[in-house]
Amino acid sequence: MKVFKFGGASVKDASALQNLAQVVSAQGGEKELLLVVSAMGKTTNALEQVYDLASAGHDFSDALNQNRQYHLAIVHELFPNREHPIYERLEHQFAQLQQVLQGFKSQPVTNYDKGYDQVVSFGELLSSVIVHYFLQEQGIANAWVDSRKYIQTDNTWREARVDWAWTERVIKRDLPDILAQQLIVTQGFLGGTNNGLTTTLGREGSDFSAAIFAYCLDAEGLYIWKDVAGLLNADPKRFAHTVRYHMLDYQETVEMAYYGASVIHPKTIKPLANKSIPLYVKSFLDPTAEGTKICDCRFEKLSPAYIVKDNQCLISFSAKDFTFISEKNLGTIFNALSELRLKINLMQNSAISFSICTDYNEQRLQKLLDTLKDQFTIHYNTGLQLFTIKNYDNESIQEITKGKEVLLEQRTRTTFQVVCR
Ligand SMILES: Nc1ncnc2c1ncn2[C@@H]1O[C@H](COP(=O)(O)OP(=O)(O)O)[C@@H](O)[C@H]1O
Ligand SMILES: N[C@@H](CC(=O)OP(=O)(O)O)C(=O)O
Repeated sequence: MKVFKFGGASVKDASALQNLAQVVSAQGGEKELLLVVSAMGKTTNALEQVYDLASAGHDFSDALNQNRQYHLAIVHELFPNREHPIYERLEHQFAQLQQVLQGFKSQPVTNYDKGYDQVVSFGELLSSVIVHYFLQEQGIANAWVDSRKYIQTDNTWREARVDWAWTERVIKRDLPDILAQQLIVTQGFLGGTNNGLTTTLGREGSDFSAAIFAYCLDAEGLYIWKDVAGLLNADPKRFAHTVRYHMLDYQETVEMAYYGASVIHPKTIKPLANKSIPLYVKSFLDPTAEGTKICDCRFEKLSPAYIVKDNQCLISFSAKDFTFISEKNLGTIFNALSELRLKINLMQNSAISFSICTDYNEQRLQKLLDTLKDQFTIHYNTGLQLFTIKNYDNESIQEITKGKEVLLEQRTRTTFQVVCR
């Protein structure tokens, strides 16, 4: 069996969905295929805004209505028959979402991240229902499966951790029988706790969901359909000249994803590599084109890969009494970072100071400062960029650093990283 993952761009409007149906019937057939879909277009961002309003006690009705209109407009184009059950199902989901949001009025949000998961998850629920009915309309029989019942997680809201043993057992128990009859449509990004609450796996986590299903079903391949020709050596939205990798090994890919190549979620690779399941990154705009195959393979020389992370923050800590940065100090800093779920993108140690580069998050940074200000003198800069060049050469370094102020630089034999303003 195969797993296909369609992200936000591949379900962003009615013609994208028509294209999806064509890709499915041309490539996959009607059985032994599981589709993982993300929220439509930028719905997750939009729902984040709705949630921010509702959780702060502000009026969210316009923002919610805009989102409803966006989905309805797509449905109107795809289902001219206004009696179609999709209309009732959609209204039902928006009524449920409204109820969750309304609930924050009587019971104000005490756990922001928990509330976030209960709201933002509606993006994938809506899109998967629309895809399910639309494929049916196109004569492609399929079952809608609630991934929250299959991907069981702990309650680390917004970044839930998967209970692999439970998840694999239940997926193996239920899904192969369905797949033998018809294809499955399910949601990316979502999980569920053992007491029935919705969790999410981290932003852009649908690739990871697809890898979880592929792993648990021992899939012959995971196909991720994107708006690019495959995995390229840089984001084509930022770099004018890019090259496509025909084939890459898991390690190279996981490193690119880890450094911030947003085309693949970093957690996607491990489950696939553990079972040697190939990952194909393919263009939904040109489905018969080759794309990139990621598998057990090895290459001596790859062209430099450029990865850019915006909105970075460089923080430096030094002990107040001028003592050296010791393992004990580092332990204190790491504990605080871990508590606040601030991830280190780059770090550097010197005699009396320790510097880290993280994604900027105003609230979390403020909490970090509050936690550590008594023990350390802390300085920070925001609005920075982190550039990573894998398989660098002198030319590629010059290209990246030209005309920029370099705040911190680091290199290994294969990877060059620089924080710039
Ligand atoms: N190395 C890369 N190769 C290809 N695309 C990349 C790369 N780095 C970043 N991207 C960006 O990733 C985008 C596709 O990923 P994403 O927007 O997350 O898709 P979706 O949400 O539809 O799954 C591309 O449009 C491209 O701008
Ligand atoms: N919709 C979620 C999950 C996701 O993975 O989306 P996409 O496949 O469009 O990156 C998000 O935007 O974070």
